[in-house]
Amino acid sequence: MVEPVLEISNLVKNFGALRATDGVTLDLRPGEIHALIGPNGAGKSTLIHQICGTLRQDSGTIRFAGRDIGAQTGAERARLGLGRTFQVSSIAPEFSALRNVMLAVQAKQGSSFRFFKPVMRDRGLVDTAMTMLERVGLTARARIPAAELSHGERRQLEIAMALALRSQAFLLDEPMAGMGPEGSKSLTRFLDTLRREAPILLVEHDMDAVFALADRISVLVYGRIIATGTVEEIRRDPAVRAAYLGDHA
Ligand SMILES: Nc1ncnc2c1ncn2[C@@H]1O[C@H](COP(=O)(O)OP(=O)(O)OP(=O)(O)O)[C@@H](O)[C@H]1O
Repeated sequence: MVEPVLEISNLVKNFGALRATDGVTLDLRPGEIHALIGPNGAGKSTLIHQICGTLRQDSGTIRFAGRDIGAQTGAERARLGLGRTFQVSSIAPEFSALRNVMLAVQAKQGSSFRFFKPVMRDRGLVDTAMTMLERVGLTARARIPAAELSHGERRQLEIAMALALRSQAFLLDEPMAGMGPEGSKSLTRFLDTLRREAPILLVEHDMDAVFALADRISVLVYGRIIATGTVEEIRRDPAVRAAYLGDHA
């Protein structure tokens, strides 16, 4: 079997008396979209926070690209290529889309000396950042301040920034939230191409998107994974239908 890019084993997180993550084991394999679904409050965001390092697990392990990252900071994990996107805070709204991606490229290069040079005249840096914007379809919007981009465009920008960090896996927490039907459809098409860059762990309530995209689905209920399988397996699973899917299936 191909080695998973991300491997989570027996992860546990308690908030006081509440066990928000209750022995979660799951993996993300090269080339796949693995969707994580479940009712509100099931613990999906808590799990994503532990994977990206903004929340520390109480016990269990997180392995990424062959190493244990459970004790590393979020910044260290990002530098290793764990790309959490759709974190609005990562965008500087007053900067252009291009400048935002350039900052991500610089962060990857870790080259502080560049601050001595007027960055917009650094051809290599501009070209690299433009390539990322082209890959997400934002070339025409490169010079627009990020604050003026649409909701969907900002998500594309975040992906361009994650690409600049040479992410080896993407963690996407509800990317379709707040999008209309057209926006969701175009983001679905986009994510379908993004999987060629790196596998995606996708937390999403939009079942049309999940069923269209996922190679595998894991269902989280009260902090526990109650089932993992293909779209068809999950749709047929009686426990999943009872706990979550109901009429969606
Ligand atoms: N920092 C915290 N302190 C205490 N309880 C928390 C904290 N963060 C989350 N919780 C609780 O942990 C449980 C899981 O929450 P979480 O936000 O991870 O669920 P979710 O599956 O992402 O929900 P949704 O689909 O609504 O986003 C909930 O009961 C929530 O109230």
